[in-house]
Amino acid sequence: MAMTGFLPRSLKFRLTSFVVVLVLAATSIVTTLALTVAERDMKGVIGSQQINLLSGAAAFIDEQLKNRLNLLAALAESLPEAARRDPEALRQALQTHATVSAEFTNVVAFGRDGELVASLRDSGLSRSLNVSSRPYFLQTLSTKRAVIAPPLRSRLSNLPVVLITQPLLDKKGEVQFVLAGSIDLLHSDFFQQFDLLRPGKTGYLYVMTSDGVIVNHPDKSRLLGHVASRSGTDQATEKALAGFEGWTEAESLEGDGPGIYTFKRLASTNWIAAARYPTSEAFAPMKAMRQQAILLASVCAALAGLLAWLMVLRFLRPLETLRAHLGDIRHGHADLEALHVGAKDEIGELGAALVEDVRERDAALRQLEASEKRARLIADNIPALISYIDKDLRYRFTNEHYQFLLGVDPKSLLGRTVNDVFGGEVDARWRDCMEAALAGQRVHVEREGEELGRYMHLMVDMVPDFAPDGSVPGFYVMANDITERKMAELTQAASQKRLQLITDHLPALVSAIGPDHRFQFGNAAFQRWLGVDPNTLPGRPVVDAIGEAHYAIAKPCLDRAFQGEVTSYEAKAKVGEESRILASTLIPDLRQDGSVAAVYVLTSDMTHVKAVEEQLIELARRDTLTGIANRRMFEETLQQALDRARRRDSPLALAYLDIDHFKSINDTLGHGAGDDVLKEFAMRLTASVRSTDTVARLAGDEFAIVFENVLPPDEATTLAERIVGAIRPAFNLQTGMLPVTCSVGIAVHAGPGENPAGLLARADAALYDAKRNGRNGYVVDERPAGPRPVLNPAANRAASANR
Ligand SMILES: Nc1nc2c(ncn2[C@@H]2O[C@H](COP(=O)(O)OP(=O)(O)OP(=O)(O)O)[C@@H](O)[C@H]2O)c(=O)[nH]1
Repeated sequence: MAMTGFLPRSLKFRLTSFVVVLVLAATSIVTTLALTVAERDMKGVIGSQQINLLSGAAAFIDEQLKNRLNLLAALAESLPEAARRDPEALRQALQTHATVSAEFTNVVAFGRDGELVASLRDSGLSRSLNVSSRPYFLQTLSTKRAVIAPPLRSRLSNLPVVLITQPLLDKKGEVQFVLAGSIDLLHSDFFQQFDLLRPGKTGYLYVMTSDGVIVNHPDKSRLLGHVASRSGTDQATEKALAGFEGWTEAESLEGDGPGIYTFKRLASTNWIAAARYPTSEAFAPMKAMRQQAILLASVCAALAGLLAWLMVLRFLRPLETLRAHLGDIRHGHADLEALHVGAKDEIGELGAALVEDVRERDAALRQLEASEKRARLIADNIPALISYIDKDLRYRFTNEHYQFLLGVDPKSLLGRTVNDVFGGEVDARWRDCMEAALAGQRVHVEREGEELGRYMHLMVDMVPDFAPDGSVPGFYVMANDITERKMAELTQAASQKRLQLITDHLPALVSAIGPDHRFQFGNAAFQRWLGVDPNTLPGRPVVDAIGEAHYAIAKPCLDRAFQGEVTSYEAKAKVGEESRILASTLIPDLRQDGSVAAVYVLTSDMTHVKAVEEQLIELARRDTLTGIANRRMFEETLQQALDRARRRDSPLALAYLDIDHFKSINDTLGHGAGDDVLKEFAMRLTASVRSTDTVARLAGDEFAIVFENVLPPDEATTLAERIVGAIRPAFNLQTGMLPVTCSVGIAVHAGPGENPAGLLARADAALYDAKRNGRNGYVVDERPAGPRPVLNPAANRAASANR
């Protein structure tokens, strides 16, 4: 824009016009107010003047009428006695009082019957006249007093007149004649003085009776007519006829314009003396004053305008300079410092403030640009659709993801409505959300559908944009494509369902436990085994479901499993009413970083397995033929008995037995008979010892017996003899009675240094000696306690044999 060096003309013109209008308005208002007040006051003054003037005029008429009354009364008084009786005498007497003719147009006399009997002007009484029906006549007769009659048209002169009567009384005081003096309203000068008192040049006075009959008026044609006979009763007259006295302003109904009307009642007749003063004449000076005031105001306004123009030019010059500098700065011809115009007034401060503001605005703009750039960068790199939609549902901002996800140029959406871009179906699907956001609600919703020909599952957030006044000009939209996640969730749900189906039919408790030791999952076996609904398990503390006691056992394993170790434990637990043995295996679910997401627990009921296992173990320790302990159990028992003997320092003895010539039994009677012998032999052994002693079949026809708490020195021998004695009775076989004998070698435990093998060897050696001694006997190796002596079976055998 080209700089002119001046402020725009319109500004100066407006300023100047403003001052002119202001001065004009102020002058006009003040003048109008002053004139209005003056007019009001002046009307008051004029009204008061009019009242005074009219009061004087009314008093003058009253005085005139009073004079006429007095004059007629004086005339009547002066008449001779004869004139009061005789009409002729009366006529003559009247002629002698011609002086009254100066005041009355005519003076006549009527008899009691109303007949005209005398007339001052017409002595010949050229016509007959009877006024017996006239009100003034009747009133004079009845009151015997003088009467001023309302105006009427004289029957004698045919002129409008006002009559004043005076009764002529005889000696008795009765009315004999009535004198009547008439005043010609057309020609006499009765109202002459009164008329001269008219206000202004165009104003006039008039008189009417209290009924509105005009007695005097500048327009003589209106005499005796009613005041309203021409154009109705104006407001002022109406008021006057109603009794109003004073002044008022009213519009004439006869087209004379507005006027000030003044009314005053005559004291003598109650007639109304009135004055009309045309407003135009009354206020002519005021009108002139108003014109002068307007002229003066206009001159003042013109002078003020001129002065204002000059002042504006002078005061606005620095502002023009500032404006010129602003233009230079905008076109790059000057820098911001040019705005420091130097003046130490408001404009100087304005320049400095402008510099400051422009700097702050530039800084704010730079910040805004940077902020917008950052926001744009962030929005464009967020993997979600981000947009701003205004209240007309038009896109105002869109990020780059629109291109990536939907293949549309985000800029092409700007200014278009949702309906334009996506079509009516999509618009209808999201309409409720958009309306809710525009109503100020935050919206979070997941919906599936087709967007631009692509099926998607979208998670959408709509956030209303609140203006400072609380209105919502638009809303922000963030839409995430969660189709893959939804698919994964569906897959996972299917997988979980399969897993549930499988695990529900396993004869085991299967569960997943979180790091907080709360269940994440449990199969249907929880219901069957523990009476716990698996649906209630997720989130439930493990301790609640399995009880304090079981949890105390499980917890250490659980802790180790959460360290990443596969652990297991067994524990007894109540399943229903039964006590069961449960074996649990805890398998950590390791994440890639090695942490444990959860621990899977598989718990099996091992009660039956355990029973079978114990049964197998028991079977493995029993001799299948005889039912007594086998070699394995014998070895265990011997070791345990030796440990006890050492601990308690109690004596122990081991017997080693062999059936004599058993081979020949088999050979002669058969292997079955041999078995029967073995069973009977075992039974007799078991019966001959204490229940705490252990009888075992070591192999073939070899047996052993562990004796605990054997009292030295003779009890071993006693035992040996009891055994041999128990076998000695013949065996009752199916084949018949069979004598069976056995040989027994007994070794007494030598002390702490002796092990099972050593003890067994010594017993075996004693058995060998018993066999060698001819069988069916025993040998006891009874070695004394203390340091182990050199084994000398021969000596022992000899000793035993000697016993
Ligand atoms: N019926 C039967 N015979 C067995 C069983 N086990 C081993 N035998 C036999 O028992 C016999 C054992 O004989 P030996 O102890 O060697 O000899 P013996 O005939 O008893 O002679 P001495 O012991 O010297 O008196 C053998 O013939 C084995 O075959 C078994 O379970 N049942």
